[in-house]
Amino acid sequence: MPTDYGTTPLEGLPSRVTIWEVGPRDGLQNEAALVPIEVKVEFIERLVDAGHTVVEATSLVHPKWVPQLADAEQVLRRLSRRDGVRYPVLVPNEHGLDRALDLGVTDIAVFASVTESFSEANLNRPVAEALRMFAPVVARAREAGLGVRGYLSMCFGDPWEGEVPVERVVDVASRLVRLGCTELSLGDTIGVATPGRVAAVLDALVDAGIPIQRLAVHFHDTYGQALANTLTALRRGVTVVDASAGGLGGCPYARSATGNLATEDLVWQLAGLGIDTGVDLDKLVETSVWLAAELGRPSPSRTVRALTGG
Ligand SMILES: CC(C)C(=O)C(=O)O
Repeated sequence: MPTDYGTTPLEGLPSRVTIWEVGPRDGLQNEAALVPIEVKVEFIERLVDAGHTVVEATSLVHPKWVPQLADAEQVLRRLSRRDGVRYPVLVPNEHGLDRALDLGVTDIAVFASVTESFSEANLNRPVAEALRMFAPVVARAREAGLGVRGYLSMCFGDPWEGEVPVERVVDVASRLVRLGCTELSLGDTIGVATPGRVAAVLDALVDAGIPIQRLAVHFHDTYGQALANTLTALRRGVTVVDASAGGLGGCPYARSATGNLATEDLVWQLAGLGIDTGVDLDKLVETSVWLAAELGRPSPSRTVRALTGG
């Protein structure tokens, strides 16, 4: 069966998209069985071999909260980091930043919530307090020359609060920009977004003075909307898209949540549109098939299944 169906561009889309690969962090953090360090390191290195230039490697949160990533330091020490590739790491507080700096990390991400309920559930503190905690982290990281991404969870809906007002997203996003974040990633943590809402949130952020070039999108595919939402964001000028190899991931707070947008599904769509990502789909699929074997279950990515007959 052929795998090349040609490319047909659509007007109004960027010519290049950066994929912010979150599989090793967001994808693996939900795995119940501990994944060995060498598998994590090989996963990251295979992703880079496939052409990724941004691979979110791990998270320096306390192991009590994310036991799967308790080996963050060993993973970072064992990685052979390559020139031209960024390996961002989630950092919750100043202690995490100290560890990141010791480990030679060049890009970090802080993670705020737009809603009070998720802020309490994920960070054990209200939104304002979380932002106060991040202020010195962002300031010191910037002084040290690091790139600082600010994640905003629950931008499009919250499992306790339901609909999330666009103004809340604008408020938290503006505060993260004022703290000094160089980029924001808008998280649809439970995968409930639909394209109209995506457009409305992006338009409101741009109207509030946040340049579209500083916005990335982070969709989960719970209701099968992740690619439609991504296309909407691209039409609005977004050029950084988060995705997880093999569609790994999930959210403990979403009923029957599936994983993040699968990187292979994203690459398939972008390749068909003639948009350059630098990622080799065959190598990526091989990586996801290899990882699925390590995890003992098939990849949920439609593209992986279609290309491997799985
Ligand atoms: C907690 C953040 C980083 C996230 O992964 C999400 O909102 O999906």
